[in-house]
Amino acid sequence: MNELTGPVQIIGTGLLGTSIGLALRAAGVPVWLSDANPEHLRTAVSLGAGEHPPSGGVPQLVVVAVPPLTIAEVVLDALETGAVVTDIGSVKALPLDQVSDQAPESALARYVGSHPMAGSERSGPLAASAALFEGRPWAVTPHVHADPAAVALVEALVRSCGATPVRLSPVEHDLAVARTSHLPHLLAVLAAAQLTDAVPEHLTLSGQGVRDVTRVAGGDPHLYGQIIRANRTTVGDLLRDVRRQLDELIHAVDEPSADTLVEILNRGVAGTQVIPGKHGGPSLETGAVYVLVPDHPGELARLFTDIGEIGVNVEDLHIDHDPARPAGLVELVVESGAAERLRAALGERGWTTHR
Ligand SMILES: NC(=O)c1ccc[n+]([C@@H]2O[C@H](COP(=O)([O-])OP(=O)(O)OC[C@H]3O[C@@H](n4cnc5c(N)ncnc54)[C@H](O)[C@@H]3O)[C@@H](O)[C@H]2O)c1
Ligand SMILES: O=C(O)C(=O)C[C@]1(C(=O)O)C=C[C@@H](O)C=C1
Repeated sequence: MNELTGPVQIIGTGLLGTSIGLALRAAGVPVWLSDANPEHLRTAVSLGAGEHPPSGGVPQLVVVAVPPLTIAEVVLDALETGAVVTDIGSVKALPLDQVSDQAPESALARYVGSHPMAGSERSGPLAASAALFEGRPWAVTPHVHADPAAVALVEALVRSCGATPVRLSPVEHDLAVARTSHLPHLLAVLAAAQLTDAVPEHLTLSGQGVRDVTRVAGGDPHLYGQIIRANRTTVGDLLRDVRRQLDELIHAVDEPSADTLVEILNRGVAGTQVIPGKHGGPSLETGAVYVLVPDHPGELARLFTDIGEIGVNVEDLHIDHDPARPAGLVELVVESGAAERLRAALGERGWTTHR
């Protein structure tokens, strides 16, 4: 039972459900798909994420990938098939409480919640990717009555999608994501919302910084409204703490001396340094190399061929458009020790670069 052989039935073929289907199909696991929205289902099937379920077929595992406040009712239905059931919603204690209230203990044992820490500000099947979970942590949150074989099967799902299972209780999970996901989302929303007061000419000065800080604020407000409401006590406590820190920050900005402000800025630096690196390892010290790329077909391909020949691994990438020239500014994030070598080698190959 611990080996994932399928079929896996995915209910909800939006961004997450379709991405899981694509990842499982790439791993050779049979996948059945369903969705309340026939257009999403048709798109997911045409992308190759799985097939329509045969009538009367019983899956080995059901993955519920619907919005948070709909999860419990879909899980309760799915448990009636006799299969192991997981959901991948962003909050874990609320759906478990709702399912526990209604499911008999024998069925509840087959339900093990989980949550991939990977996603995007986009929604729907067209935004899906088979590589979404590659190297990412994926929380697995068994309750005390969970069957160990069901937990092992959900962990096998996580590995089949290329992610790393991280086991913790539903309550602990919700405390963790309030700080690592829900609060950052709300702070990004505040930073993004104040841009709507800017005059358009001022927005031409939007660089990579504002894009980095606001990206997640583009997420579907209905989805994030449900996520935050489902974890509202913990998120509310964190927001009240931020309000206290905001008052402290306002005083520091008003003060003639920069000492308190620098002390607060240093707390930010410390926060960035405790985020683990790729695959849960220590965070990698990175540096950026900026390359001016002409706005012509094939230029990005030529740049990446050169980087491949120079032999430097690109950890991250951002593209900014130069408002004054037909060119893009590509920021290559690489291991800090390799940044100067990469900049010099690209310069030798004729690229305009800076650090
Ligand atoms: N977006 C992210 O970055 C992210 C990351 C991790 C987990 N999640 C969680 O994954 C779940 C899905 O999020 P998403 O981003 O894929 O959303 P999405 O809007 O892209 O997809 C949700 C899908 O569920 C379908 N649906 C809604 N109610 C249904 C029902 N009763 N039966 C069948 N289908 C139904 C919708 O038609 C839609 O296709 C949410 O619970 C979310 O908290 C999201
Ligand atoms: O947009 C992204 O990059 C995300 O990974 C989104 C993110 C996150 O905060 O990490 C957002 C909510 C989900 O529950 C999980 C992932």
